[in-house]
Amino acid sequence: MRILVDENVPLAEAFFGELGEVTRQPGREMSAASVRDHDALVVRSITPVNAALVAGSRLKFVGTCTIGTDHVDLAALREHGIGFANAPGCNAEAVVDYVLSSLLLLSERDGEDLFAKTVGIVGAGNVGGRLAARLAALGIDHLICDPPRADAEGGVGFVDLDALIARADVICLHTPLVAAGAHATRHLLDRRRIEALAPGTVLLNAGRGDCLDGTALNERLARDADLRCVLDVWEQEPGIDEALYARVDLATPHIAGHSVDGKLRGTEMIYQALSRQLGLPARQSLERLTPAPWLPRLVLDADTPRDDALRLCARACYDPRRDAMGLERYRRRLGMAQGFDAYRRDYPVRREFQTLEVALTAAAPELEAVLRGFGFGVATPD
Ligand SMILES: NC(=O)C1=CN([C@@H]2O[C@H](COP(=O)(O)OP(=O)(O)OC[C@H]3O[C@@H](n4cnc5c(N)ncnc54)[C@H](O)[C@@H]3O)[C@@H](O)[C@H]2O)C=CC1
Ligand SMILES: O=C(O)C(=O)[C@H](O)COP(=O)(O)O
Repeated sequence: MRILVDENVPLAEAFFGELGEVTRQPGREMSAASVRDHDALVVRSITPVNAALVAGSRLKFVGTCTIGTDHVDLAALREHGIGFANAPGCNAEAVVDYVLSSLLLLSERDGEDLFAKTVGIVGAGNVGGRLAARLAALGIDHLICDPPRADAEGGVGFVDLDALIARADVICLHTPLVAAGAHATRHLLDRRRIEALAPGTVLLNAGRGDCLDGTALNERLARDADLRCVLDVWEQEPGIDEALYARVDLATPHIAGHSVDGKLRGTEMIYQALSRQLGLPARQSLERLTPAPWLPRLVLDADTPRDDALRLCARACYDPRRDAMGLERYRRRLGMAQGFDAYRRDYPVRREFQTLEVALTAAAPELEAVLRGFGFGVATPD
């Protein structure tokens, strides 16, 4: 069988090579012509998979190595009898690392105590749910807005979006892009809600760019630079609004989930789904193929103050300023649209917090709990 795979899917040859002949192509260049003679297609979020792409092909399977599915027309796949799989949760840990690392940076820059903030989570699925769990472990107050879950689970423990906006110091958007229906999310943060944000609010979007009205946000920031904004996702990627880009505090090119670990989990999950569809055993596994982290262990004095300990470990493992600087470097060289994609293609090695084991020099239960809550492994002396 012939399998067409996006150029940014790591280890595709090792996994899918088991099942057939693998051909690579940049996701934005995939077309009806390039797809036609393949039996399976493996994409990332940048390839619109619709009737125009798949009609007339011999495709029997489409997999996306992503959590999000808004780029896939599921009805068109069903109509053409094409199996489908995404990779729920594959890179959720990486997104939470991104969020916590970014919030730590802003709190240091602005001389604030992250532990005294109330964090509002909008969309508490794989990503938002894990973020809530880490905040709970850290003892940081948080509010959850997730109307579909509130409907299904009876509403206790959930707040509505306007109440969350009124009460939270930090708002983290982790919603999927849903175009229509009772819980549509396109411009969920619309002009009215953006205007309602209290001065000083930290607004972070690592869900989908279209969940937030970028024009309204840009206008508010142009008028009063009184919000702190961390944007990983944007309207009209990769040709994003450069005025908004210049006004936000941390601007990254849709890489919140781009850990090696998250991408590899995505590859493995789609390989398993295709194997299942073919009725074949999944012989390859990440256990054998995951590379060792460059920084597996770090020794930390047990008397290190809490915030210094977190900053040292977070920076050693993953500092989102590297990605903001990377995007800016590529933008200057290639322009925004090309630079945005090129940085993602050339994305540096990044490992998740959970791959780092912090060895404390002596027993320090409070510090240990905080490090674990943040997501690191911890080893204490016997
Ligand atoms: N920036 C990045 O690199 C990444 C972005 N994503 C994006 O983040 C999204 C969320 O990822 P997961 O948590 O894994 O998805 P998920 O499907 O596990 O969770 C989404 C949650 O949002 C909730 N939701 C739906 N409509 C809502 C609304 N109107 N208001 C509030 N909550 C609503 C759902 O009930 C669900 O609990 C993905 O769909 C994807 O678009 C995911 C991974 C990486
Ligand atoms: O999983 C998702 O959903 C995401 O947004 C991905 O992490 C983004 O990765 P790409 O597919 O855009 O490389």
